[in-house]
Amino acid sequence: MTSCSQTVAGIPVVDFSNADCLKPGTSSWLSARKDVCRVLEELGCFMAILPSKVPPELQKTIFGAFDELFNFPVDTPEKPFRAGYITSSPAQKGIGIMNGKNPKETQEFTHHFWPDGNDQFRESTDLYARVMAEIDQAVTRMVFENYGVEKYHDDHFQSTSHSLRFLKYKEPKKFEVGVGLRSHTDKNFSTILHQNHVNGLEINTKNDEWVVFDPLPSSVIYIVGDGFQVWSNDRIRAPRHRVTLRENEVRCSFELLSVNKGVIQVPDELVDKEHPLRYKPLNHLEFLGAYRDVGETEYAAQAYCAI
Ligand SMILES: O=C(O)CCC(=O)C(=O)O
Ligand SMILES: [Fe+2]
Repeated sequence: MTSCSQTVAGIPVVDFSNADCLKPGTSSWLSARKDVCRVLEELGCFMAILPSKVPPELQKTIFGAFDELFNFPVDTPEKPFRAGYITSSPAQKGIGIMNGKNPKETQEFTHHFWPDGNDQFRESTDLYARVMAEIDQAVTRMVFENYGVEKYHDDHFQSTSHSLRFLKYKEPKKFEVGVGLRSHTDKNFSTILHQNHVNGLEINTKNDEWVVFDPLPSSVIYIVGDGFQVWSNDRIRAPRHRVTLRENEVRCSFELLSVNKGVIQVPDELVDKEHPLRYKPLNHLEFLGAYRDVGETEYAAQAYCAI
């Protein structure tokens, strides 16, 4: 069988070690689905363990390239940088690949920074993007199934685009606690994040407590964004989270962000007496555009499209 319902410091854990967990219809899938849906309704995030998909060598290659990656000038007149570039806080630098699942784009990205090539980085990035997108596909499918609307899932996933973002935080001054990123909810549909050995990501729980994401080996965290909350008509909520820098080391993370290229609409099946319709249809890209410069906001979708 599968998964467990363990928690690590208040963050629920779902174990996808068994490859069958990602095969719809198997008993492992059904059992993981139960856990995923329960923890998403409870907290809006969970730690996913993926030993065969996120081996330690992969993590080493990616984070090993961060220093070089962030030391190169990103954008020079001779070499303008075309890919996404978003930094949401003075303590953080971020570089992105718009369509992280497209090997051509990771190739161009790699070439921009390493004109002589860096196959290890490029291959690792491709692999991570594939693995994280696979998790995103499985998790969203599990949720759609759970609410009896799996018939919408193929269309949903086809209109989802995935971007990759590499983030590096400044080391805090000795003996000081630094703000890496202020409290916010993610505006995208979902975020899957992997970090180096330096903790700092904190999630706000229902009791208004901040719990630290302290990852088990080979794990990522899945975080529901405003887009997913809107789609679910508030059955699932985007958790507030922030980054606090307490360790005198450089924190690095990277994330796969999913965005709906079309209009997010609450399925009729998710509207009933107990759950009256809460949101107008949401053009996701327009919404993201409206909040581009206000990265650290909470529950932006409520302000933007609540009924
Ligand atoms: O670096 C992290 O752990 C969190 C990043 C984050 O919350 C974001 O980019 O929205
Ligand atoms: Fe975030």
